[in-house]
Amino acid sequence: MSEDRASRIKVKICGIRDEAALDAAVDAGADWIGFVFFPRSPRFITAPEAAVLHRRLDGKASAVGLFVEPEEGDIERVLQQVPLDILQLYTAPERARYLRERFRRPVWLAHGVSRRDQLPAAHGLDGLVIESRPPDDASRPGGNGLAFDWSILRGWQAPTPWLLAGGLTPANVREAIELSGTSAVDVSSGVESSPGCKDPALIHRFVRSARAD
Ligand SMILES: O=C(O)c1ccccc1N[C@@H]1O[C@H](COP(=O)(O)O)[C@@H](O)[C@H]1O
Repeated sequence: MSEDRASRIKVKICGIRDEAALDAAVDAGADWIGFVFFPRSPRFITAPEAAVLHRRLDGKASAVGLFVEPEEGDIERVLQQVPLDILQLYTAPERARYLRERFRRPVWLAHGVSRRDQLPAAHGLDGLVIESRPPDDASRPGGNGLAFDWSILRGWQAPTPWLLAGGLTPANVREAIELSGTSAVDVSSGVESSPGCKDPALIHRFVRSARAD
C-alpha cells in the first residue's frame, strides 16, 4: 500500500467512557469516537456522562452514538444532551431509514457477515459497519472481539462508504486493511486492557498501525 493511502485510513475508536481514552483517541488522530448507548454492554455510557466527554471532545473528532434496536425515545433522550454527528444502528434497514429521517442525522447500519454472499446491497443509508456475525449465544450483536475472513471483502463494490470492524487489534489491523481493501476501521475490544476499560497506549498503537505504510 502506498504511504499516501495508508495515511488516509480513517479510524473510529468505539466505546469511549473516560477522559484518558478520549484524549488518547484525539491525540492519536482518530476521525470518529463512539459512545455505546446499549445498557447490556460493558462499554455502556449514560447520556449525562457522554455529554461531559462530548464537551471535552470540542469538535476534534466526530461523535458516533451506537444504539441496538432503539426506541425513538432512547435516541431522543440522548440527542437532547449529546449532539451526536452520526447514529450507528443495529436494526433492520427499513427501521434505520425511518430513524434517519426522524432525527435528521447520518446513519451507519451495522451488518454482521461471515461469508461474501452476506454482504449487503444498497439500503439508502449513509454508511455501513461491516463486522463479524455474533455467535448465537452472544449477549450483544457487536463488540465481541471476533474477527472474520477479511478477504471476503476484497473487490466488493460497496453501496456506500463502509468501515471494517470486529476483532481488530494493533497487531492485525494492517493485515485486515490489506486483505479487505477497506479505507476505514473501527475498534473497541482490541484497545482495551479488560472489557470496557480502554488502554490509551493501545489506542495510540492501533492508530499508528492502521496508518503505517
Ligand atoms: O462494544 C460493544 O459493547 C457493542 C455492543 C453492541 C453492539 C456493538 C458493540 N460494539 C461494536 O462492535 C464492533 C466491533 O467491536 P470489537 O472491536 O470486535 O470489540 C465495533 O463497531 C464496536 O463499536
